[in-house]
Amino acid sequence: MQKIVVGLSGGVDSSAAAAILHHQGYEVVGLTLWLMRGKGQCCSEGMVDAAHICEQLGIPHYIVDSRDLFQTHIIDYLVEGYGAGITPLPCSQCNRAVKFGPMLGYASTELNINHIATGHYARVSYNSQCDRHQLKRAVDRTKDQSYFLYDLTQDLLAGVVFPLGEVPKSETRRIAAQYNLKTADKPESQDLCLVEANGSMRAFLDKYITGKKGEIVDTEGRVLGEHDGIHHYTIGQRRGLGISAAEPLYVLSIDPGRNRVVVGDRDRMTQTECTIRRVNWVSIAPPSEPIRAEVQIRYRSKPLPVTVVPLSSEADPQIGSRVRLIFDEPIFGITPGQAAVWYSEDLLLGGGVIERPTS
Ligand SMILES: Nc1ncnc2c1ncn2[C@@H]1O[C@H](COP(=O)(O)OP(=O)(O)OP(=O)(O)O)[C@@H](O)[C@H]1O
Repeated sequence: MQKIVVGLSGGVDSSAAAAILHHQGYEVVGLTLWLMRGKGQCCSEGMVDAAHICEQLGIPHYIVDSRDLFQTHIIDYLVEGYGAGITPLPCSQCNRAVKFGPMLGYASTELNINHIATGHYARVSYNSQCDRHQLKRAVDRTKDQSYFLYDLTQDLLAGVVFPLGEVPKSETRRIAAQYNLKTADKPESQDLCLVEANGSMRAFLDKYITGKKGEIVDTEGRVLGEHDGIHHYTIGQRRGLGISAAEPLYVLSIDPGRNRVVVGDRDRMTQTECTIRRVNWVSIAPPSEPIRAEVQIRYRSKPLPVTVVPLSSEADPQIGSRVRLIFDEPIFGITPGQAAVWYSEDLLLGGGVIERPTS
């Protein structure tokens, strides 16, 4: 019987994934990562629910203390990024550095098991023609989470199974109910885990960053108002600027050196190109020539036509491989630190981190 470790968060998706594999005849082992320090209410609730599911299925359950990894790769990363005036996306980083890598490592070294599964909505398969493990969008497009998985390497994808890739969400709930799982009616998480745990991103960041008051200026440098810490602002933000103006104003850039937030009208928020660092090519080998694709600059944004132009790589792993994205139409709200992920139809070709414009 094939053995597999299932990452259990205590939510309905991973519970259903474990139940599906268990009933398909896999020898399933549940694994829950303990991620957050502090009161940890959501983690402890999740751990108890995960333990409950394993008891129901009659499978072993391990809890691994991953709080140090989460602190280094997610909390420190976010605090550093917001402090430097960018808006990092923690989820793709968490998947690679905190979840998939360490879970596969634990499964193979501690349990002698070479495959893990999660409740992500995405599809993975090996294509022998190009000798690559390819990622595809989930069949249920409304739930597709492939965007958050763009940073998984070929080595990681080789050991991963997504049992919900072909399953519509409504069916997941039905399966969970059919197997009488405790989590069948558990509400969906609505936001980033850190936001859920702290009430808001602002409340989370305020625990780590002491805000320093500074100026809000227009593009000519005229002072329009005052801010209480640059980490409270995101490029493209419109609300909460506390400035009255004839036209709606947006955050155009954040200047950590001068502790300033620069605002302007919507027209200045559109760009025809941007550069991407730390590129990970997933379903195709890194191309040497420009390719056509469709790009998403946010999780829920519409895929838009783009030309992806390979640039030279840097030895610094924080920069790594780079590309330039040239959009067919100007795009609104490109946010440095967030992920850009490009696809060809359902196939996730690659992705990376949006750089701050140099000019
Ligand atoms: N703390 C954790 N320990 C182990 N695996 C986890 C943990 N958190 C998330 N995962 C895995 O990653 C998948 C996606 O996590 P995400 O936080 O996006 O939750 P989700 O899509 O709401 O899924 P779920 O309903 O299972 O919580 C989960 O289905 C689970 O397999």
